[in-house]
Amino acid sequence: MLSPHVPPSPAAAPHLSATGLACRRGNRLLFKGLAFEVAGGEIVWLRGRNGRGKTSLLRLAAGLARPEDGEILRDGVAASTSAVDRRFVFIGHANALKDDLSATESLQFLLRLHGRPCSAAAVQSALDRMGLQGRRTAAVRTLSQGQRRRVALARLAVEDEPSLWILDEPYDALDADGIERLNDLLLAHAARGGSVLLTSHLELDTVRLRPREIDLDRCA
Ligand SMILES: Nc1ncnc2c1ncn2[C@@H]1O[C@H](COP(=O)(O)OP(=O)(O)OP(=O)(O)O)[C@@H](O)[C@H]1O
Repeated sequence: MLSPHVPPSPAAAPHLSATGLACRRGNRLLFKGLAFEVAGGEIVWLRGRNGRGKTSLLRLAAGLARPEDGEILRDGVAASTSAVDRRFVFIGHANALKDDLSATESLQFLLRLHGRPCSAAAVQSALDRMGLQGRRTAAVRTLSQGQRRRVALARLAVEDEPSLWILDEPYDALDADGIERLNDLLLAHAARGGSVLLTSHLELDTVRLRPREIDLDRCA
């Protein structure tokens, strides 16, 4: 087990920064005037009630949608102009796995799709780190929800850059062992200077992760 996470020095350049950010979905203005930063080494927990706009904010950060107003920058560049970028990883609600492929093939496919082809050994080791060593060759359609989530999250285990991870409800369907394994990945990432912006309806292990919280219910 890794030691509790120590937040970075404030001098580190932010991986993500938002100013005057506003978001509209349909005819609803979800938030406006939002400003925040996520710096290297930080784990940031985005909170708020159902429908408050957490996923919408992560989509802005991932460059999958444009803000109604204001700006959101990844490494100083507008997020919406750099949706495909090796300096960040986005894992959404959906696992995006192929039912007909095995766990190994599905993870290989995901990695290639995101421009991160990996050796068979690296893919195996990533699945092992998520506790899937016994299920490597199983078809995705035969896996439980928690096992599918583990395959999708194994994508993080091949990363070794201090990049930005944007994770929407990554703990969904995980049991205590899966949560612990994911926390190990998050802590290792923060320790190498990477940053994490995540949502979770489950309470986080705040003692280990020492997350900084952004609560949309307290924002404009
Ligand atoms: N495609 C869409 N078109 C119109 N409105 C949408 C669309 N997607 C989401 N919304 C609305 O935007 C609001 C924010 O949704 P969002 O998914 O960002 O919330 P959330 O905070 O992630 O919620 P939850 O905690 O339930 O996951 C909701 O009121 C939702 O109904």
